[in-house]
Amino acid sequence: MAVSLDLPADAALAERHEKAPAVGERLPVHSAVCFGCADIPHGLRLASWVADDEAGAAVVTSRMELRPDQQGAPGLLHGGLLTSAFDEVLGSVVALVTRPCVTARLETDFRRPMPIGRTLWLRGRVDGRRGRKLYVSGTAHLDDEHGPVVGTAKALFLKVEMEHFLKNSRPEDLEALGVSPEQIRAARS
Ligand SMILES: CCCCCCCCCCCC(=O)SCCNC(=O)CCNC(=O)[C@H](O)C(C)(C)COP(=O)(O)OP(=O)(O)OC[C@H]1O[C@@H](n2cnc3c(N)ncnc32)[C@H](O)[C@@H]1OP(=O)(O)O
Repeated sequence: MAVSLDLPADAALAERHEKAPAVGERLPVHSAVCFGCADIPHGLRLASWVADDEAGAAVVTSRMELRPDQQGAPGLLHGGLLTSAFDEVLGSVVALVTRPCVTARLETDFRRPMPIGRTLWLRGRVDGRRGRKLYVSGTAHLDDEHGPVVGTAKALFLKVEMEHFLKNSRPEDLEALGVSPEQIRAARS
């Protein structure tokens, strides 16, 4: 049975961590090979900045150029890529609060077609936190940060320990990040 993504009444405000980038700063790519944010030919190549929020919650704004190699219906963005873009934006905003986290559930509503050649502006906000659970929401706008809403999303992210990656990721990719074979073996023993 699907679990609700609605913010629980007793969720706490999720502010940026004291060491997280400040409002206005551009976020670094979180991995040189990330499909969402890295500058790689087949990636989404999202550029993201920390944004302000009246209530003090963590917020990120991201830009994505819609390319001809991203079509689903002729001349329109493939729907799955909007979901991927939300995963990236919402994953980036939870990382301002705590990390590492992984997506447990992500729901996308497709409101308007997204023509190739245009720009998407996405916004992600951590609406609240309850223990390991971070409740997040996002909107996607066409051409401008305040342009027409073409999609919305809600998600639940869960805080995990580094062992999550040490146990599950491909060893050669961990080693490329500087993790030793001994650390990987120890996590898996
Ligand atoms: C070294 C280099 C590092 C490098 C680090 C780089 C970081 C990059 C981050 C990239 C992030 C991604 O790409 S994420 C990629 C896509 N996501 C994933 O691959 C995640 C795959 N799923 C999982 O591994 C697992 O299901 C987890 C971790 C999400 C949850 O497993 P778990 O930790 O055992 O937790 P579990 O006990 O099941 O659930 C805890 C609570 O959450 C609720 N819960 C769990 N799943 C869901 C769900 N889908 N929808 C609603 N609620 C859920 C449960 O009901 C429970 O509530 P209650 O009973 O407590 O109330």
